[in-house]
Amino acid sequence: MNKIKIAVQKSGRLNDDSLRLLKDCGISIDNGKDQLKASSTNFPLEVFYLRNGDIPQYLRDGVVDIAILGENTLIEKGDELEIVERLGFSKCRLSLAIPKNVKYGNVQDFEEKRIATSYPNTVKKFLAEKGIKADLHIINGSVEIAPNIGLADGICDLVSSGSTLFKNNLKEVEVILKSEAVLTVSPKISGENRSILEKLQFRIESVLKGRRNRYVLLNAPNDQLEKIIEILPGMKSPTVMPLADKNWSSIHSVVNKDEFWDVIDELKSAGAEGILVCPIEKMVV
Ligand SMILES: Nc1ncnc2c1ncn2[C@@H]1O[C@H](COP(=O)(O)OP(=O)(O)OP(=O)(O)O)[C@@H](O)[C@H]1O
Ligand SMILES: O=P(O)(O)OC[C@H]1O[C@H](OP(=O)(O)OP(=O)(O)O)[C@H](O)[C@@H]1O
Ligand SMILES: [Mg+2]
Repeated sequence: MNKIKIAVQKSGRLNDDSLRLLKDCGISIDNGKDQLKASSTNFPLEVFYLRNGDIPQYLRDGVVDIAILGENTLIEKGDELEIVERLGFSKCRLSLAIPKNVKYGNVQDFEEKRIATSYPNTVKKFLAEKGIKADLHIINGSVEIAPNIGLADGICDLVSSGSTLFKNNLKEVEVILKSEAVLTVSPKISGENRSILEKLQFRIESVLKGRRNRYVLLNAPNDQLEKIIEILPGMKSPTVMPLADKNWSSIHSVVNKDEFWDVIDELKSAGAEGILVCPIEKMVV
């Protein structure tokens, strides 16, 4: 049987969440430790464990059909490759930073300066758009140390909590791009594998929608029902069921997790009681 080939980071920050996503999609992978290639036992898919930096070229060559990759790597090394899903994990930004004690006016301050980075193409493009000429030093890791050892005046690297910058006495001065894990596709994917990809995307979207929402159950006095239904629109409209006490009803609905606490406050002021909140495994709409 034909199988779609997916590239996943071999080890590092994307590995766990990528494999968890496949698992949540109901895809079991027969994973011998240290194997670089593994097959799913219940979905037409083969997993290739690769270094992130190599994946764009494998996609271009059609060695793999799809990949889970940080958007930052794609922009740096495979700008032309198509993104089919944004996956919502490994969120970070690519930023310029300088020593804390150096005054900063604006981006023109980087003119003629030395910048250490592992993202030369992205930085070059950014600087060219601003009309700035700088001297790039390409290093593959521990970029934040460069200003402290006199190798550069500033750096351009990934930031999420900001603690690596802080520990190295640096401050973030410009955000070049925001990134998250994405599902990307090879231009050489066959028609047959496109259909497998569509099936996979359907599963991924159901999982991601589930992750973004919570199932809410609550009790409310009947004279407050209308008000509460307005607060809780639900997927179509909320489910309302009578309780043994004829003056009360139980209401079930779905709430976006980012709006959740605001909604709960509104529900409480509208008279809701016994509010239960449950995770949603999958959501098909
Ligand atoms: N601090 C961070 N917070 C959130 N996401 C991050 C962070 N650092 C990196 N990432 C994301 O995870 C991806 C993988 O980073 P990681 O450091 O594991 O691998 P890498 O060194 O870029 O690649 P390789 O697999 O070639 O060694 C990055 O491309 C980025 O999208
Ligand atoms: O803002 P923070 O939360 O501190 O995260 C930023 C750091 O995380 C990444 O490095 P990583 O830990 O992946 O190490 P690496 O250099 O070995 O890739 C990135 O290159 C930064 O150094
Ligand atoms: Mg890293």
